[in-house]
Amino acid sequence: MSGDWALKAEGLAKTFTLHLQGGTRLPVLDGVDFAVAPGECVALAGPSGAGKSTLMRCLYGNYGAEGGRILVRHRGAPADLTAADARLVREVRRETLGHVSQFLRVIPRVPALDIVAEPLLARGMALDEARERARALLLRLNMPPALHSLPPATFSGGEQQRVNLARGFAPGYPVLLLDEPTASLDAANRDVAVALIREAKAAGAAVVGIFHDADVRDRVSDRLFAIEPRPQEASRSAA
Ligand SMILES: Nc1ncnc2c1ncn2[C@@H]1O[C@H](COP(=O)(O)OP(=O)(O)OP(=O)(O)O)[C@@H](O)[C@H]1O
Repeated sequence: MSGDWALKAEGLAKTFTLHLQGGTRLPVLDGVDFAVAPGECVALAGPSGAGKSTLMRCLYGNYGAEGGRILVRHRGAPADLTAADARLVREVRRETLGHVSQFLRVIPRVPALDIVAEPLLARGMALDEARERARALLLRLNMPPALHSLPPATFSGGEQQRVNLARGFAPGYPVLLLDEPTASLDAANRDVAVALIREAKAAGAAVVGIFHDADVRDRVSDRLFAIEPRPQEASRSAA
């Protein structure tokens, strides 16, 4: 890959300490070097338990790292997420780094439309315009208008995932992390999700994803990044 990157990890190490297991240490990532370029989609690969979700959470700044650093190109300059204070992390997430998690974090009493519009308002968009963009994305994801004004707490898994997708794709983030974005979707909505990912790439977004659906993975990703299970993991699962 060229030197042009939007997000990268250098020598990233992450170990979990299991306090309820007498402080057992579980090394998951060790010396991970990873980069994704603008307009590129990299799919994280590796067996169950290898550390795909852990890497994703480190890349979003949810997990701290024992070693290495994570750089994201933010406002034209590298920002080190591993060293950033909470204010900078919030700013990076508002402007640069989007995340579509597998499950929607439901906020009580907030309608689906406003959940989707919220990141747009946070970026300074006017209320009417934000709601209009949110509505258009929800309709594109085949969400019936009657559901737009309801809080998603009672929505089906696939409906909640579509609200999550609309929220993640609405702002047009330069970097997008997608954790199983199509796991609960039917074929028609999977196609919409694939189209949204391709459009984001065409607009220059760097995309990192975990896609267990091989068909979706093949349709959106430019290359795989394989995470090898750590030796402890191999011996643990073989036991
Ligand atoms: N918060 C945590 N505390 C302790 N151990 C954890 C934690 N999160 C993950 N692990 C462990 O780290 C290892 C990697 O987990 P991770 O969820 O990253 O794997 P994965 O590759 O995403 O797996 P899958 O494909 O099954 O989702 C596993 O052995 C898991 O048990």
